[in-house]
Amino acid sequence: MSKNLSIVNKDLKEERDKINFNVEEFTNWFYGGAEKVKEKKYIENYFLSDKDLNLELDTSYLSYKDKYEEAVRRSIVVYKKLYKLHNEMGGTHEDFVKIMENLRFTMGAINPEGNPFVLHFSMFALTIMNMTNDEQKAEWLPRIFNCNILGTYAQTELGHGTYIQRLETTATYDPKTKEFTLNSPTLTSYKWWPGNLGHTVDHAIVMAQLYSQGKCHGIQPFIVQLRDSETHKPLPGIDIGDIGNKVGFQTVNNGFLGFKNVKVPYKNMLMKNSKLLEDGTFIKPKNAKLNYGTMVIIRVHMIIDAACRIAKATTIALRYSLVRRQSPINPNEIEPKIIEHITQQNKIFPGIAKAVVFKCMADYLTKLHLSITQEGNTGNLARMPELHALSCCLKAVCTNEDAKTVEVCRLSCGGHGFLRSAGLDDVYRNSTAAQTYEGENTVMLLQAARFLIKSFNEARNGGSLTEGVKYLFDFIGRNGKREIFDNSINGILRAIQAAAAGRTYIAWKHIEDDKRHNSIEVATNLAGVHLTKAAELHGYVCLLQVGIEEIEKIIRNVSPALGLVFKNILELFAVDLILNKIGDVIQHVDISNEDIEKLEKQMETLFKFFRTSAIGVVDGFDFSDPIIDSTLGSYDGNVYENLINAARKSPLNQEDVNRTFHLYIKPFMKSNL
Ligand SMILES: CCCCCCCCCC/C=C\CCCCCCCCCC(=O)SCCNC(=O)CCNC(=O)[C@H](O)C(C)(C)COP(=O)(O)OP(=O)(O)OC[C@H]1O[C@@H](n2cnc3c(N)ncnc32)[C@H](O)[C@@H]1OP(=O)(O)O
Ligand SMILES: Cc1cc2nc3c(=O)[nH]c(=O)nc-3n(C[C@H](O)[C@H](O)[C@H](O)COP(=O)(O)OP(=O)(O)OC[C@H]3O[C@@H](n4cnc5c(N)ncnc54)[C@H](O)[C@@H]3O)c2cc1C
Repeated sequence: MSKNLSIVNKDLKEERDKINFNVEEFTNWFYGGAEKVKEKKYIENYFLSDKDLNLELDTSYLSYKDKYEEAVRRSIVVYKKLYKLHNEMGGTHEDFVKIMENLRFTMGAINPEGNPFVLHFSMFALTIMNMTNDEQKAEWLPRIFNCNILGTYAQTELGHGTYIQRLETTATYDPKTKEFTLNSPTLTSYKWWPGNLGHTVDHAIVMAQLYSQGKCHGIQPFIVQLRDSETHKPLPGIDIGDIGNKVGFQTVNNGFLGFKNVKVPYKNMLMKNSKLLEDGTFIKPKNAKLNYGTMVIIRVHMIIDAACRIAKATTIALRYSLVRRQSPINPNEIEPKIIEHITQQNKIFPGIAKAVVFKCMADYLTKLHLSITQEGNTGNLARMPELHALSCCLKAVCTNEDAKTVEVCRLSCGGHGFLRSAGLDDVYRNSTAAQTYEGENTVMLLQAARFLIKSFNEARNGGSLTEGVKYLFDFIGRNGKREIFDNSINGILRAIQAAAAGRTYIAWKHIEDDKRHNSIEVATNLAGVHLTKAAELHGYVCLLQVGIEEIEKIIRNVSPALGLVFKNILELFAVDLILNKIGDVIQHVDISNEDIEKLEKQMETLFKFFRTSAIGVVDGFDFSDPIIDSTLGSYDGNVYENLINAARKSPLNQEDVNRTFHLYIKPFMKSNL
């Protein structure tokens, strides 16, 4: 960690002196090994030390346009260096991905309101890598990799983002000219939201309804040039621009795009999955949802993003809570560090546990994604629905938890948490954006619920179930009897499983009852609230189950002292979860008031134990000061100095008297109204 060289606040130092495990060992786990930590630190420093970035400039005070221009400038400084470093490292694709992965956090510090090239280096590149045939790869990948072209992923339209089957942009094929003609037939068919589209990129993957031989063949991806490669002017027939101010993502340059008779050559339809012969004959893919593959990859990636946002927010909240003193607990004693207030521990400690468990889940899901993709490459698509359901479910549960946790961290910093310089607002904006992009969270939960209901039917009919939903058998096997609660980690898991299965049953029954007088679709809609609750509970089952499995493995491989910290973290996650879901649990589990009181007591004991480890764990997340970028969360804990220094940098403080005094205030005051 690049630590601040200033003197560490004595309260914070005292906390660090009490840490009884090896923080570096934790960091090595969090980043996947000592070598990876070294790489991360090197890459971080390699970029952040560049004076050309001018990181002294606080971009939050700039205008919308200036912010965008500065973000583009900084990004180009970074990307030039990225290619230099890539060459130095050996120039393989793996090296590139390694730098990109580490750059993710660094980029957040460089462009706190978003990266105007992020779509090029993620969805655009990934779609070309995964949805093209060999000739297309050969044509496009080098140009993308060398940034000779810059692209985005243009799917969402003004009228449709969720129900992508009904996108309205058309691509009509003419076998005579061997061209597609792209059109936006209505206002609602305008592309709307794609990141980097407004003024940055010159190409896009455009999702459009393919028409050939007089028939519509559903949405297909096309690579379309939007702007002239020399002048950057929109090409004829292209109506393009920025969608304007947003809640966050101010420098991502989300755009709109309309087509009027735009010609696209035959070779630009991405042909790995669906195929169109030159004569216009359409050949269906093995599974129509293969064209949704890039969304699945990004949803998988979003779990680690959620973990890291929580890690960052809890680092800020905890460090601040260890140096802030207020309100004596015992009137005769000095004001304690605010962390001594148990409600403060309740706000922050479970968040730290979530960051760790989400990281376990991200590792698990990344491996699962890789293995299911490899199966897919050999033509075996059997596990695609399972991956889709799981990635939708966890994308929703983790980003919802992320946004909630970051907001609680902000509240835990009191008034100072509301300052921009506290660093929590950009984290929150990114968390809340993630609840919507890559599939709105309710919709994601409903997708997961479809899988649950199918699995429930399968279980009732004695069929086979995938590993993650086998707990539905236990529910059916109990034949209406409630699960008996036992107060162990596995007991808590069984209770959450019983609640998830019970809620799935309620949703299933709701649909079955309604089906008598409604279509299955209407019945399913009427059961929607139960379905989303079932999917959410299923997401928590997955998190706890994977958390238990992964942490048991970790404990076997780390020092006993760190093992105890992981055990503590897992229990914190589990007990916090069951207490938060107690209403659902009571419905399906035989749990007494005494059991609940025991759990509440257990939480207090867990807090007591975690109190000494917490600072070690957040230090172990290893966010350097430029990355944490927070007056409240810097390593040295010199919060009050940081706050006053940041305030002095306000543009209003650069002069004693602002001109509005002479222009408006003074005349007003002297006017006697
Ligand atoms: C230069 C070199 C680069 C090197 C690369 C480095 C890599 C770095 C990686 C960087 C990683 C991260 C960076 C992060 C960047 C983030 C920036 C992102 C910005 C945001 C982008 C976006 O938002 S893009 C737009 C996203 N849009 C959505 O998500 C739309 C949501 N809607 C849908 O997904 C679908 O419409 C739907 C799933 C909700 C419904 O689809 P549809 O109507 O077609 O389905 P049905 O309801 O008819 O049927 C459902 C059945 O279909 C099955 N299904 C659906 N999807 C899938 C799937 N994907 N796979 C498998 N099966 C699927 C579903 O299971 C149902 O099945 P049944 O129940 O059996 O019917
Ligand atoms: C910051 C940001 C970046 C983005 N970047 C991109 C990008 O790069 N490229 C791109 O193509 N798109 C992008 N998007 C678009 C994004 O993917 C969509 O906004 C998202 O998928 C939600 O779709 P929608 O806007 O149509 O919401 P809607 O579907 O209109 O949602 C509105 C409400 O209706 C509800 N609803 C809709 N359908 C159902 C249903 N079937 N069942 C129950 N409730 C339903 C939702 O739950 C929600 O409450 C971005 C969006 C944001 C906010």
